[in-house]
Amino acid sequence: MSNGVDKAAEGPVALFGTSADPPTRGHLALLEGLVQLYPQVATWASDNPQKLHGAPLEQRSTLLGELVAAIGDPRLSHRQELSSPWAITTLERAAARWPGSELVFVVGSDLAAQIPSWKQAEAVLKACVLAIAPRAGWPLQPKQLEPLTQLGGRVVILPLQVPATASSAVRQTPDLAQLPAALLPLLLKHNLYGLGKPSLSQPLKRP
Ligand SMILES: Nc1ncnc2c1ncn2[C@@H]1O[C@H](COP(=O)(O)OP(=O)(O)OP(=O)(O)O)[C@@H](O)[C@H]1O
Ligand SMILES: O=C(O)c1ccc[n+]([C@@H]2O[C@H](COP(=O)([O-])O)[C@@H](O)[C@H]2O)c1
Repeated sequence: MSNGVDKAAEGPVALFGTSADPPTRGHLALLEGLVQLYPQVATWASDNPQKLHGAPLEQRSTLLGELVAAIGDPRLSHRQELSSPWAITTLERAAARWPGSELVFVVGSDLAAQIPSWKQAEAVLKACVLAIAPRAGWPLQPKQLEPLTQLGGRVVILPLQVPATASSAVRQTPDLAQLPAALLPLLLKHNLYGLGKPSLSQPLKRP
C-alpha cells in the first residue's frame, strides 16, 4: 500500500458494512463465507441514520476488529476508514482505494427492499455489484429485485447459509448462543450488552 491506495486488487473487492451492535455469529458466518467467494473482503462498523445504537461507534468498531483478528484470514481486513452512514460515501472511498477494481457491496436480504430509498440510490447501484446474502425470515421476492434492476443495479444472490441471529435480539436479551466465542472475553470484561453482570432475573444465591 502507498498513499492510501492499494494496488489494483486481483478480482473484485467485497465490501461489508455493519452496525456491529454487537457483531453476531451471523456476521461471523457472513465474513467467513465472503472470503471463500471473493479474493478481498473489507469490513467496517458504521452508524445507521435509521437506528438508535446500543454502544458508541468506537466500541462497535473495536468488537468488529477483534472478530476480524479472530478469523485471521489474509483476504479479510478491517477498514474502518470506509465507515459512513451512507453507502455512496463508502463506495467513493473504496473506489479511491482500489481504483479499477469491481466493488461488491454486500447486504442481507432484509435490506433489499430499502435500498431504493438510500441516499443517491441510483449512483450507489451504478457504483457496485449488489450482493445479497439470504437472511432467515427474509425470503427474497422477485418484486424486491425489480426496483433495484430498474435503477441500473447488477444484483447477485450469494450462496451462503447464515445463522438466524440479530444484534437487536442480543441487545434485548443477552444471549451467548448468538455471539461469536472470540468476542466473549471482551464483552464480559467490559460488561457489554448485559454480559458480565449478574442477571436481574437470576438473583445471586444467599450463602
Ligand atoms: N443473521 C444474518 N443473516 C444474514 N444477513 C445478516 C444477518 N445479520 C446481519 N445481516 C446483514 O448484515 C448487515 C449488517 O447488519 P446489522 O449489523 O445491522 O445486524 P442486524 O442483526 O440486522 O442488526 P439489528 O438487529 O440491530 O437491526 C446487513 O446487511 C444485514 O442484512
Ligand atoms: O446509504 C444509505 O442511505 C444507507 C442507509 C442504511 C444503511 N446503509 C448501509 O447498509 C450497511 C448495513 O447497515 P446496518 O446499519 O444495517 O448494519 C452499512 O454499510 C450502511 O452504511 C446505507
